[in-house]
Amino acid sequence: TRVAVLISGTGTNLQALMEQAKRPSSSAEIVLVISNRPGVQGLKRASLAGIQTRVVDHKLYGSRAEFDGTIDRVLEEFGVELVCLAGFMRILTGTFVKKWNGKLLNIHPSLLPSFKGVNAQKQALQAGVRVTGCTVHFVAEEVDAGAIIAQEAVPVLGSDEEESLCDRIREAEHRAFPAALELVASGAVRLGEDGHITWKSNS
Ligand SMILES: Nc1nc2ccc(CNc3ccc(C(=O)NCCCC(=O)O)cc3)cc2c(=O)[nH]1
Repeated sequence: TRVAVLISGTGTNLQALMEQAKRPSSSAEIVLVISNRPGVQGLKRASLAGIQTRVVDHKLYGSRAEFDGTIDRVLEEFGVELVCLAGFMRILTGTFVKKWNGKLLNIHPSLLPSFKGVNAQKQALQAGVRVTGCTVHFVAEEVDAGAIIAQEAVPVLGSDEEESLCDRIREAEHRAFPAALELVASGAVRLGEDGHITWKSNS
């Protein structure tokens, strides 16, 4: 399955996805990395891995629709079948999400539906939870509300500050995202017509 990864920055999740996709057993082939910001480290990581990169700078577009339309055109140009959002920080329009429904995966640093939105790790610390984690979900128009594909729990330690918790959650992300991508790329899991996750039954 031809996969594109959308990034906005360092792309640590991109690194984990690229390493997983390189394995012979992988159903996913990462064919493209798109960043909405120029010069970010994730672009260097992709180039080092021999993966094509494009920059679609949102500041150069008059509207979200035009920005998303350009992203869509590049994805089509590369024959992309699945898209992973790895630290991609632009909200996508409903038109784009509808067209790519069931083909868009995102990773969020909490156990959704808890702690939606930005700084989810800080929200968990402030709420005093003893267990948090990360969630890989299909992207729906409503932010952080799509059908859940995979989750991994992460303990919150008494000594945790935002940075130590972020680091521990990031370790879990680097396991959960590649695992979820393999499930979808292999066809084991897909988004059903009813908007819920459907697991392929071999029985
Ligand atoms: N429609 C849809 N699109 C998304 C785009 C990115 C992400 C990644 N997680 C994100 C979740 C939240 C944000 C956010 O609120 N950023 C500040 C506003 C930036 C802007 O003005 O664009 C960004 C990415 C998730 C979604 C999603 O669940 N649904």
